[in-house]
Amino acid sequence: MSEKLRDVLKKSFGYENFRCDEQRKAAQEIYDGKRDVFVSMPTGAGKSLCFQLPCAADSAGVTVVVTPLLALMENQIIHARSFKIVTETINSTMSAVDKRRVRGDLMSMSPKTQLLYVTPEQIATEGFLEIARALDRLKLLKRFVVDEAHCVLEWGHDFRPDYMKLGRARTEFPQVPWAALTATASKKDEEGIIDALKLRNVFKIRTSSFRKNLFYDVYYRETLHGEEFAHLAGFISDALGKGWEDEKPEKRGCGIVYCRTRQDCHDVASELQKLGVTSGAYHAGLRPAERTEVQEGWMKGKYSTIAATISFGMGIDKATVRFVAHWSPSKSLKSFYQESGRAGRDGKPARCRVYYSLKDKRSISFLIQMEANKSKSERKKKHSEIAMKEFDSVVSMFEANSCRHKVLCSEFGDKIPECKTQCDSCTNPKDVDKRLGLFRAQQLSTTSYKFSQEDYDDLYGGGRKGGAGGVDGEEYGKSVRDKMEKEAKKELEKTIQQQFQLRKSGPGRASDPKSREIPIDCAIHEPKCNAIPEVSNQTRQAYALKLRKELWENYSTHSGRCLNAVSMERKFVNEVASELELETFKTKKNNIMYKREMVKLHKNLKSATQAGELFEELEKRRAADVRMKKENPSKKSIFDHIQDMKHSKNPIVIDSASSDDDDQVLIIDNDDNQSQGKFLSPAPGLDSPKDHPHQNESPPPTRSPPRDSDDEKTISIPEWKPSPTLQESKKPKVKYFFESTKPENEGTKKEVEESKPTTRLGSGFVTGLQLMKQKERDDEVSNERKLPTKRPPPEQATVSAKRKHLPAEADKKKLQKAAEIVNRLLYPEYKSNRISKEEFKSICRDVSHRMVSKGNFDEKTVKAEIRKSLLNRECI
Ligand SMILES: Nc1ncnc2c1ncn2[C@@H]1O[C@H](COP(=O)(O)OP(=O)(O)OP(=O)(O)O)[C@@H](O)[C@H]1O
Repeated sequence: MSEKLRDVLKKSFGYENFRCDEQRKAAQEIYDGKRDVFVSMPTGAGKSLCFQLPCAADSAGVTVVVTPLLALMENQIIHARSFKIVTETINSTMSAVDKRRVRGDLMSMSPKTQLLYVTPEQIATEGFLEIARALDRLKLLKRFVVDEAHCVLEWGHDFRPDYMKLGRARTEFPQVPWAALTATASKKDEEGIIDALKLRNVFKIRTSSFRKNLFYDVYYRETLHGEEFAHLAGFISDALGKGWEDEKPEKRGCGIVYCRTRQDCHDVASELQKLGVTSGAYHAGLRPAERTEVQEGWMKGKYSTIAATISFGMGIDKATVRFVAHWSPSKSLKSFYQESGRAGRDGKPARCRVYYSLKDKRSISFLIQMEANKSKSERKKKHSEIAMKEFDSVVSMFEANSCRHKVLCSEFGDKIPECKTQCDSCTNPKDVDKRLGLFRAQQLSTTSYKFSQEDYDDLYGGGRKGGAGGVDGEEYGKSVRDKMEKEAKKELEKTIQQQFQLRKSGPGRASDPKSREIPIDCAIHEPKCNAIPEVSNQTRQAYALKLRKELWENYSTHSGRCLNAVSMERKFVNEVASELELETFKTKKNNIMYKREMVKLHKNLKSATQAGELFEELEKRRAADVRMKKENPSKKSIFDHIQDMKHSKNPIVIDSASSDDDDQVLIIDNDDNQSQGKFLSPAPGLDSPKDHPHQNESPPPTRSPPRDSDDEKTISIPEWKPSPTLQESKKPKVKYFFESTKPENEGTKKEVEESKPTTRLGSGFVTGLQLMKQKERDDEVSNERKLPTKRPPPEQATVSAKRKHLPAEADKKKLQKAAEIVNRLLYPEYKSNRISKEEFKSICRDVSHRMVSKGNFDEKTVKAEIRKSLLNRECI
């Protein structure tokens, strides 16, 4: 052992000894420079010293270090400078002045620079090669070092081809020795790296990757009953230990929680904060100043915990990291080893915990699978296959009860270590079994997971293909990163769309002629339009109806109308809903975009309603109405008609066509002037087919007088301000399936009868409707839309007529009994989505009435009646 090295170790680095004999040997070989060196040592083993020490010991010359990430480079430079090694870098983020300064020094006859950090992309530039040639001519190009050498294989093939070109520098400067160092290379990888870098006469040093000071365990997030953050906080408190706060901030223990998505970083940090754990979120989406604040805050002990994407990783060398938690599984075992390897770098005990999540597992698998599906070239296919296999290994490790260290060491082809006390599986296998059992049960009960946009945006921390090192926004060559991000984003989005289209449309669906059938009670415009073949009319109808309901809620909330004050305004709102749906259907390119847009509409609408604001589309149309009125004052606008009606003697404006809202459905006989004002009350919470619809009974609706007390003479556009009785009016009036004809309701009944003319399409109404429709409407569509609602089948009319004469109490009880039976027998149809909620209610109502009028409650007959109704959809 050269005395010189030992001397420098003490004087420059302040270390009494080498960490291990392998470290000493590696440093010596690199210093001697007689052959190339390959070093594989665990994370935190002190690999940097293996080349920093020779560099510090050199009497002259420059050591060029290739490193993958600028952040890593920064940390290394600070670290090396702390040992008084003259360290510089040339990279794309430097100012021209700095670059000139460094270049000037390197091109001089006796450069001061000892250690020069560059990216593989920099090495490939002519500018750098010129410097290297100049140094070489003076015999001052001492050695090339490739740090984190596993990146050569991981990234060289795809996004950073310059890694693969490093071998050229070897060819150009054949006499300059090379060294490659890594913590995560299996024996097979070792060969690959040596090959790619064209290393010769290689001296190999390999020590086991077993980190005996790290304790690994795995918990399953979905089995923590919503207490996962409290669980994490508990783990952090345990890992930091008692008396943690008594230490000086910079010497205190700390930890990292690795998250897959940027949103997760914020969620975890804020939840921990709430639980009293000082924490900050870190990811590439933050502004540089914010990132620095969080990183420094963590380094200096302000935050005990940093919730970060994997962009916070490789360069982090903080001795007092007492824990690393994974909030999501890593994409490979190597990545997991690297990331968890940030813990316990001072050699003291540290904890590594995985909070495994089914949701993340599924989304990662799905995205890898998609990448695989879209791969066209053989090479890409192979890579995708490898990615899939690597993730499968992660899944196997976390979904099994076997020694965690054993799995990791096997991954690198190392000797199986004697773990005994360093993982959950070795210390408490029964507990692991228990947790796994719960997890498996959970897995069986959770069959699907909806992917959010964030899943696509943030695969592996937003970096895409970032791999172990995490490239979440790191600068390792701007052009490369830009290219990588653009390409990945474009391709991934395309594939996602294709995949979803394939899944949604299924075989034959797009061309299914039924999908263009005109829905009963058609709420859509241009039902024959085939703008997006895979979106059926049923789907369109469902969206349009939902939109109607929400628009009406918005309108009535804003204008202070009660929810069942319908007709003109209701028609107007429905019209807007249909227009919006059609616009979306015609302008969006495909199923996904259509649905996304509809969801967006619903969201915006909801927020507007919550804020008490009129939805912008309604506002637009109102403005158009104002404009039209200004241009042509003699014409009555829809709002004029509304005003007229409010001041008319017959203000009650109940209309069967408007009975699409979910809170109440008016049962109305469609034969002339037979309005009975009966309501079918849907089951509370009947929003999804999962809820069982059932009817309630209570007194019939009492109708409020018109709310607005506008000046009689006013015929201008009504005020669109929320009424003071907003809260009240927001509450849906309770309506009942079976109207009671108790004496106290006589008044109401009378009112209803008085209002009969307005339930038909009276002259005012027709004008208003024409007015609304003048902007659009082709005749064909208009006719199509009217078709199903026009006239009820004769049988229904008869039933209704009979129904009218039933004594109230008997009617009520019999109908109740009938409805129970029909409900029960019809419900499976609804649950399995074969009929809509409207259809369910309608069939239920009519069959019940038919049974009562026939006096037959026999289930067979009911079934037959239901079948008949289903076949004919006669009662809608
Ligand atoms: N001989 C030594 N004596 C004491 N401390 C040492 C010695 N060698 C290295 N260290 C310290 O060990 C820590 C880890 O070293 P280093 O960052 O080089 O690890 P590494 O092997 O590169 O890890 P990783 O692969 O995870 O980046 C550093 O803080 C370093 O100062």
